[in-house]
Amino acid sequence: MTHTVWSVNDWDPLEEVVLGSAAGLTPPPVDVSLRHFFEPPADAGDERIDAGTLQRVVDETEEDFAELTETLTSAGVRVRRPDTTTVGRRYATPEWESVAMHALMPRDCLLVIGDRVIEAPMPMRARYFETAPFRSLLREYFDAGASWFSAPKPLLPDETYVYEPGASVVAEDEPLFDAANMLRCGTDIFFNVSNTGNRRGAAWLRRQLGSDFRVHEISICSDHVGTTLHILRPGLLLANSERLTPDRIPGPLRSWKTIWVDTPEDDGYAFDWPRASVWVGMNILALGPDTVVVPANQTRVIKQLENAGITAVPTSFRHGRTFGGGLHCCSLDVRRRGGLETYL
Ligand SMILES: NC(=[NH2+])NCCC[C@H](N)C(=O)O
Repeated sequence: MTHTVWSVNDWDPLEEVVLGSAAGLTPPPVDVSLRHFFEPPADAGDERIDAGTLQRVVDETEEDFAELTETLTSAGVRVRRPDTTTVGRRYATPEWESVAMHALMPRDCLLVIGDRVIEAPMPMRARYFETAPFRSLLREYFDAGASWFSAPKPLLPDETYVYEPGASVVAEDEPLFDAANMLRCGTDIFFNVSNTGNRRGAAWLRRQLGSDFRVHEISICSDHVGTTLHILRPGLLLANSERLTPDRIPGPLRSWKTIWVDTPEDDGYAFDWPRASVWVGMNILALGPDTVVVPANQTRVIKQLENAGITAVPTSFRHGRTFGGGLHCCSLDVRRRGGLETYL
């Protein structure tokens, strides 16, 4: 059996997915890069999370992933997992030191566009080696024909983390982005310029992808797009009703029907401060154009989807606010059926 990489949007029928793992989850030092992204309370120092709490979050998240794996497998989707041995290890560059915080979110560190899988130049220092747990999968996909490459490794000096009035951004000195900054729509890719992605990162991606793709710069939220906007299928969007208004939807998508998500249920958080907002509740994974997997307790989101004719498959997902990501962040669709098309 060959395993190839192919995915150009978030809605074509899903065949293979990589799920993250909570094993080894390690709260990293509260350095300038972490402050910039997570915005902890100003007086927050390095956290001392008691071992019992940390273990409970890890165990319950792995239980949730086991349930999700069951759900996906019974829908005919092949589920792959990382090797987490490097998580929690300390490392240093010539400029700074950090620790590998987790292997939870392949969506953030790996960008799949067609048969390419691109290692993202992530701005947070505790994420510098986040693709390591996925290396054996990458090697396998490469051997099966995928095009595997990495953006230039950034240096991430302190000057990277700049603030502009109204929005924190990252400096333009080197290409930077998390893969989850991208909203993929066939030949059109929307790149969220924010505190997890800069214009030079968009330019790098545009040049790498060449003339088959258009990379549009947008700025719709402070970091990744998946708690703000999803394309459910051509013509249908799922949008955050607190962050967006119709005129803030990216221009080319503005005429599409939009499900305006009501404020999701709050799952709370187990660590000292949350690493994500309640909007991880709208961070969904599509099995196809009519079916999405949704956190089980998000009953209003589920109802809103079903009212629009979308089947919502519920699955437990308890700790998104604790570790900072939802179902979409924790999964990476490496293969979907369907070709490269232009929808806009
Ligand atoms: N790909 C991700 N890790 N996304 C999670 C982003 C969470 C977002 N900052 C929020 O609080 O709403």
